[in-house]
Amino acid sequence: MSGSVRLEGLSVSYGGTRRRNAGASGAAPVLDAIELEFASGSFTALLGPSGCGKSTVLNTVAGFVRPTAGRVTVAGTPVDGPGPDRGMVFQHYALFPWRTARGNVEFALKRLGLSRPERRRRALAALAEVGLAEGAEKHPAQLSGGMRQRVALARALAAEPEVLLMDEPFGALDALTRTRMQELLRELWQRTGTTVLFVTHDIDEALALADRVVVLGGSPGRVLADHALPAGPPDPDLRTLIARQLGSP
Ligand SMILES: Nc1ncnc2c1ncn2[C@@H]1O[C@H](COP(=O)(O)OP(=O)(O)OP(=O)(O)O)[C@@H](O)[C@H]1O
Repeated sequence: MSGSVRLEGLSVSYGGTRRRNAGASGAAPVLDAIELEFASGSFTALLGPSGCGKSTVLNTVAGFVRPTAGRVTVAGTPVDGPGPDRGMVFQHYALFPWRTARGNVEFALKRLGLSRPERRRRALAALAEVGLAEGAEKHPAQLSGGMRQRVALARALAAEPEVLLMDEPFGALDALTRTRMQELLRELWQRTGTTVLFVTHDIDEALALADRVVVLGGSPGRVLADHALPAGPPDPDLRTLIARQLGSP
């Protein structure tokens, strides 16, 4: 149960969902009564056409967006804002350019109330875990795209979250770096047992990484299909089926 995530009748309409104007009405729903459960330690890819609400699902679990109706629970507790039990990695790293790699990771640990030496120790350990021990004192501008994304991953993992939310994290990387990052992520996931929700546009990436693929679609977004992936190499028939589901309205 520790990192289980449940979406219970989750509906989101922007305009009616933002904290400051909650209660506003009239906005078109983006998500409509989504029911999903992600087991603790599972790795789920969310696939779907652009605009169907994949990022909105992640942002709601992260606590950045509030549901219009329904709720999200993590380990049985309703989400009521961002928290250290959930780490997020975006496509565009979102690193502070004036901080070093270590400084970026340490900054993310501040809200945990850890001492300075402990933040430093954890930041260096997380950077070592993603293979970036050598780059710890470099600034983002001195790092390649793949290295920056390693920093972002270290930053998300350093707080030892129960849930890792990843929004097209490797979309901006070249093919070789992307494959390396996928391997690293699988390795970290197997080692840590974190629950992963991974948004991607790429069916092959979803099939290579996840143990489950949820296809979202429509407007408002809803669940079109939910596939448990068998262990072993990706199944070409399943790939064809998912491609068809992605093309459907
Ligand atoms: N902060 C926001 N305010 C208003 N509308 C938003 C906001 N964020 C997203 N939307 C709208 O909600 C819908 C779903 O967006 P979302 O980013 O969740 O989809 P997505 O499936 O992740 O898309 P993509 O694959 O293109 O990233 C879109 O119509 C988008 O314009």
